[in-house]
Amino acid sequence: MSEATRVKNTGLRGVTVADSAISFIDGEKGVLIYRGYRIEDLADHSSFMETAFLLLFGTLPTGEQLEGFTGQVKGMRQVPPYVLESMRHWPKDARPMDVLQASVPLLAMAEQHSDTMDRDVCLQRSIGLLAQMPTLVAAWHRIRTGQPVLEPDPDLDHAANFLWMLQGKKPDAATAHDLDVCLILHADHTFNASTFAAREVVSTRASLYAGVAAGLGALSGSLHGGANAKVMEMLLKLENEPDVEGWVKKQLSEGDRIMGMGHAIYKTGDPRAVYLKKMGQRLGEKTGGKWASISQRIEQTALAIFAERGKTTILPNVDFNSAPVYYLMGIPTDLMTPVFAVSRVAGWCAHIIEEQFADAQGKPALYRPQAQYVGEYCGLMGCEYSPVNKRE
Ligand SMILES: CC(=O)SCCNC(=O)CCNC(=O)[C@H](O)C(C)(C)COP(=O)(O)OP(=O)(O)OC[C@H]1O[C@@H](n2cnc3c(N)ncnc32)[C@H](O)[C@@H]1OP(=O)(O)O
Ligand SMILES: O=C([O-])CC(=O)C(=O)O
Repeated sequence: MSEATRVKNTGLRGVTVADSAISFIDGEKGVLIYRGYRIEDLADHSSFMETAFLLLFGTLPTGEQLEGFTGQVKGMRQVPPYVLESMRHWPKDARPMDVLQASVPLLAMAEQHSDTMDRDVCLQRSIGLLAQMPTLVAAWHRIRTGQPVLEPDPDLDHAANFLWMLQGKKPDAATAHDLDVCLILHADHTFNASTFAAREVVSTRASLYAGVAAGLGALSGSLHGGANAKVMEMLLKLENEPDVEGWVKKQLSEGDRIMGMGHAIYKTGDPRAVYLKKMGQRLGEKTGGKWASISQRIEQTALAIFAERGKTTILPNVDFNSAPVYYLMGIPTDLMTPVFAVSRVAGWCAHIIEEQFADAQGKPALYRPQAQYVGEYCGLMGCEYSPVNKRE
């Protein structure tokens, strides 16, 4: 490999690995676009169902298409009974992201030829995953807390039905709408770590389910989607802490990171964080604005320290502001990353299909980067092997 193409320990930052027509980010201007449409316009005027259609099919739906798509999703919300039966035997303290990641291959088992390379079948299965992801998250929460698993309600839209299956009471229209907006904001984000993981896996012609399970694994990490739960843990830890500023200073002076701050691409602000900050402030007004106030103190202290260090690009990201929003909706902390997945599955499936079937720009190749070998080396004949009983 020539020096010109060698990128070492940089997490592939700045390396373009494929063409994609799904989303676009301007990290300097803080702009996020899905299939040509700005995220703010979609959040203000669209719905998660419409946005998912846009991501999967490439255009905004007509009224008839949207009705058909929404009906299809509603009709596919049930998961096979053996999935729920299996969950009942799992340790009740299992991490919900592990449960979710383990459940996706169980859904694959219900499908004949789960690794099909038929585009229409993959689209159909994407709609199924979109429909079933909320059911899996809600069912696990009900099972782990000893409550009956609830049937999906066909009269409820996607976000409202999720809250119903999770909490056992129908949400008010405003809460359901706010969650729907959150789902729009999280639905896609170019080649983030989980999407790249999903695409990398299906580049081997592995199944859509294998790609989504890989996406879930990558999303669970605290430097990626798992950060929202870490943010909420931080806020809860600081709930009764008079010296929030001191805590932030100590954290940073010890070399730790402030969860929910910084971004690999956005260098002047994450547009989703801006949108969610306002939502959190509005939702928190009824309860005295406690989380907004603690978040503000963390942010201001951290920004001042980052400025002293010359790191002015470390700003709040989507997870910093989604965490208190979800908390105020009654979503348990360890379900915040699964809720992210309920949305991001739309983007993962769109990317998986693009990876497997893109033909306009040419189908991407199997991903296969190189490593610089820095281990033991005794020449091409290899080191001399000594049997175990002769080793010191
Ligand atoms: C949905 C999402 O995935 S959004 C991201 C969610 N993740 C988080 O919120 C976790 C906290 N944030 C981070 O760890 C990082 O900002 C990342 C991984 C998200 C992005 O990082 P990048 O911009 O690619 O930069 P990188 O991780 O290389 O950090 C660059 C420098 O900034 C520092 N830095 C970055 N973020 C933070 C932070 N949140 N707190 C303290 N320092 C930070 C790093 O320590 C590093 O310092 P160094 O140069 O002295 O070693
Ligand atoms: O793009 C990234 O690196 C992480 C992110 O914000 C996302 O996946 O939403």
